[in-house]
Amino acid sequence: MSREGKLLVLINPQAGPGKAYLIFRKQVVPVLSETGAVYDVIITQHSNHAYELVQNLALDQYRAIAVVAGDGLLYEVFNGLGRRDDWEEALSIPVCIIPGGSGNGLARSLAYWRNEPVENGSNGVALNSALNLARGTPYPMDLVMIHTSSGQRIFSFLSFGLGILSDIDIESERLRILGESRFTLWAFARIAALRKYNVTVSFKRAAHAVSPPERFYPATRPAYNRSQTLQEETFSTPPQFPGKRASVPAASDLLPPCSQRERQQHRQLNHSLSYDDHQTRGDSHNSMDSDVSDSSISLGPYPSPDRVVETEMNPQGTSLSHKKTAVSSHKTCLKSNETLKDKNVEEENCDTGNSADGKICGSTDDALSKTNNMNCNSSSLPTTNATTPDGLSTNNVNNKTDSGDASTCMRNTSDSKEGLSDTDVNDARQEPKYEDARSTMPVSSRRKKTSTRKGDYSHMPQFQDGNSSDCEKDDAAVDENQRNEQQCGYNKLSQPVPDDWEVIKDEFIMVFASHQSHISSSVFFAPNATPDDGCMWLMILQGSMTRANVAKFLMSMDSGTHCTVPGAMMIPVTGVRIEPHDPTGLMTVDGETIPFGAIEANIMPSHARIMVR
Ligand SMILES: Nc1ncnc2c1ncn2[C@@H]1O[C@H](COP(=O)(O)OP(=O)(O)OP(=O)(O)O)[C@@H](O)[C@H]1O
Repeated sequence: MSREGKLLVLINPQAGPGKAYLIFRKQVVPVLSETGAVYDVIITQHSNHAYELVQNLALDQYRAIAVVAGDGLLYEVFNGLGRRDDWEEALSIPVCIIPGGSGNGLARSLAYWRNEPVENGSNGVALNSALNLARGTPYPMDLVMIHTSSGQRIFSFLSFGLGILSDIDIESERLRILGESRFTLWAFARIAALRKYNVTVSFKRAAHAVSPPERFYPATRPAYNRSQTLQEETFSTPPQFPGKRASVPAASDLLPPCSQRERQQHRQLNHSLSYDDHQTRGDSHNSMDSDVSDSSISLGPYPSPDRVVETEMNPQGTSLSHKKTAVSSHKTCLKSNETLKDKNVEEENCDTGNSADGKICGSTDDALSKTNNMNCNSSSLPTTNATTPDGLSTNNVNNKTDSGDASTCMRNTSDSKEGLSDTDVNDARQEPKYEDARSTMPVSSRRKKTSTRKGDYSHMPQFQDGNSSDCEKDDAAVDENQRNEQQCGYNKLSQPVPDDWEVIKDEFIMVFASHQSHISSSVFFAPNATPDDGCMWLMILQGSMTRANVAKFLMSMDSGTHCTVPGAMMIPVTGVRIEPHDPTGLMTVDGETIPFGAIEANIMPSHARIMVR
């Protein structure tokens, strides 16, 4: 794959502890600069910003989309892409996750799979992810298409289901202030008031399914020889693990291809890295750790001017013309020292995100006259510039007095030799495209409670059920979608499950599946999962499980040994239908609440592409 194309970087300034923007500046920018990558940056301004943006984005101008956030923003990206007419192709644009949220399940899964260091926590993973973005190659990753009884079609890259894990995740939101310990606290509460769900769960076992569950976790993880060149690390031969993993056939041997995309081409990755990622990784960890926690930071160099492509983006995300760069962040703001001539930057964390009080997070200066405050769709806003200590680049700081549904586009451009890069503000007010759907769809309980921070996904792709088909629409694009689904063997909720599916109707404490090894940094849910293994790892906790075993199960999830707890059953599947019979409850996809009801999930083997080294 060409490394010459532009990257699109999406940053959620509100993700996790609110350090996504700092992570970008401290860990990603230096790596991108060193590799001469050209990139555009968009800082999301509100829930569903990314979801809306990627639906109209001119994808061919980008070689990859990077997300500096938690898993929630990537969920928006995939589902926005899945909403497009060219959804099948769009979903295969290479994506890169740089962990900046509280969950970071995908980033952790990839780090585990590639045996990358995680000792430094999310900072270490972030640095590796930055290297993936700058120097990586797209690798096939499974997606899961979920149809809901309310007519939604959702794309999942991580996990879904109902039961104790979803309950703890969502219900403990109210204790968010406690950080990660909210999960432990709520877990105890949930164990005390153990909830059982009446569910019919139907599934199609993956051809490489092996039971019992003891087989599903590796006793030890073999050393992954990092001294190998990446050329030698042929991705067509996934890392071998003891136990079942070694005998797992390639997904392509098991499952029908979903598209014309050439999986083989993806697998034969052509790595020719001269970049010393070992050195970079080793050198950078400590400094990054401390850096990110600093409120005052120095800015890394930007790409040299001859590698910079300056463009503007309209609200739909299509390229307009040559202009300048803007930075806007709810939480992290730049403050330039007096004038741009000083070439010094002080970066500070602003307490308030959206400057509702009109506080300008970056100071203005002469250079304002040089900036072009482009109005993507609406208001002009105060704009400031900042420059790096070495004067290599400047960025506008766009203070938003109304961040409601405005979008700010930051272009990374630089004019380093001048000590001043042209920057621009693209400020858009985007009307929610799916307002109608949003207003007619049920709003999840979680989103109601956290509406200022979280997105309501209940409005996401709607394919209102006619009779037998979920996806009836008049236009040709939808016909095409339906045809693709049929080709892939996707099942519809309105139809009975195929004869070769197994059906269990019972009481369960949990029915939950993951298609990645980790569903968060510390939950090692499916130890044998790899990004393209062509299956979902369905975990069922039987209703007969004792409280002690449930506690044991939850407590051993960080090590992956939970799979052997009595009452727990893990089954690799290619399709699963979950039909709850209780009137209420919580159901999640990739950590986001969806309307409670029946869902059917089918694997889309290797449909997405993820940047890895
Ligand atoms: N500027 C913003 N302000 C508020 N919410 C936003 C903004 N940008 C994105 N979001 C929403 O924040 C949600 C959470 O984002 P993300 O997953 O990146 O962070 P997180 O802290 O890891 O989330 P989680 O609480 O799910 O772990 C996303 O679903 C997205 O809709």
